Amino acid sequence: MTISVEKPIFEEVSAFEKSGDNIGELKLDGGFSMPKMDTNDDEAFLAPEMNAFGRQFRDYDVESERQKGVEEFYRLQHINQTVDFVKKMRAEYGKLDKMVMSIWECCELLNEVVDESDPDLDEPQIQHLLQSAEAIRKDYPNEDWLHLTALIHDLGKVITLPQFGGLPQWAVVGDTFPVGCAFDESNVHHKYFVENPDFHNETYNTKNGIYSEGCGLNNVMMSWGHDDYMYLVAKENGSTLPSAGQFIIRYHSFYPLHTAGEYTHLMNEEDKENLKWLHVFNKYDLYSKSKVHVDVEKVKPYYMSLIKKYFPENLRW
Ligand SMILES: O[C@H]1[C@H](O)[C@@H](O)[C@H](O)[C@@H](O)[C@H]1O
Ligand SMILES: [Fe+2]
Ligand SMILES: [Fe+2]
Repeated sequence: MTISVEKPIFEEVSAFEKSGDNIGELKLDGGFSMPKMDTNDDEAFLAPEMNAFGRQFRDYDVESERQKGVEEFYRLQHINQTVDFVKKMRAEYGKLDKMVMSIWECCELLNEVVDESDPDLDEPQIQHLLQSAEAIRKDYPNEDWLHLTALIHDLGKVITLPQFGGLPQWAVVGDTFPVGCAFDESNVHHKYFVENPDFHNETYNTKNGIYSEGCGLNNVMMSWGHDDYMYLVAKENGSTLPSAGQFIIRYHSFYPLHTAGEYTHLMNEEDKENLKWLHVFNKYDLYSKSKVHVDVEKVKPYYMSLIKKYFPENLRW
């Protein structure tokens, strides 16, 4: 059985409008409006009630073998993601000296990655990319940047492969959270933060920590993983994806913010606008995970045309 997930209330005007012939650059349409869904109900994407294992999505408490692995993953992630670690990773991966390749080559490489943090996904990663992109394309056929954003949002997971430094899973996948301020209780398996050295550091363990109210997420260090890495790759290679697309890539794993509504005191006005699109995106990222495969060869030409529009042919990774 399928259920339709509650739709946000949309205004009639599209939030983005093409500016002149400057390909890929989009501007806000006279003040910000809520993202609009372009389809009628009978064509809309239907979110399933259960995941592929017959369980609720993102259920981190159910007793199962798979769940034990996920919990162990979060134990390690919470212990090891510290301010010092994030600084080191940003410096190392900011060099972008690991590989030169195209976006599509990376999509194919990602198939070799198994994500140990995800209780809902059991399919090759390229299927997850295409399933989420095709689902969002159904409801937002005119926002091509959103289709491409979905296609590439998880590409950063390649940093777990040997040719990218072979980072452990806890430094690549899973939900993300700010470091340098108190770890909010909405983080899944929060209890394991007690063993993180920053938890006991008085500079880092207050509500604002090293940040100030409203400083903007761009000034906040997030736990290191595939989100921040892919954002960096897109930005440094001069992608023309609109800022909402880049925001989605960078914060799509930040469930404590976009789903639990915590850490909002760190956001600035721009973050609040971009968050509306992240809310739209999250539905397709999470609920499109299914056993029904997308025909890769059939949709490839469409996505190749989007890659060409918003990215250079070869990128530094
Ligand atoms: O397990 C998942 C997976 O790693 C996703 O790619 C990430 O975006 C989610 O936040 C996480 O919970
Ligand atoms: Fe992700
Ligand atoms: Fe994803």
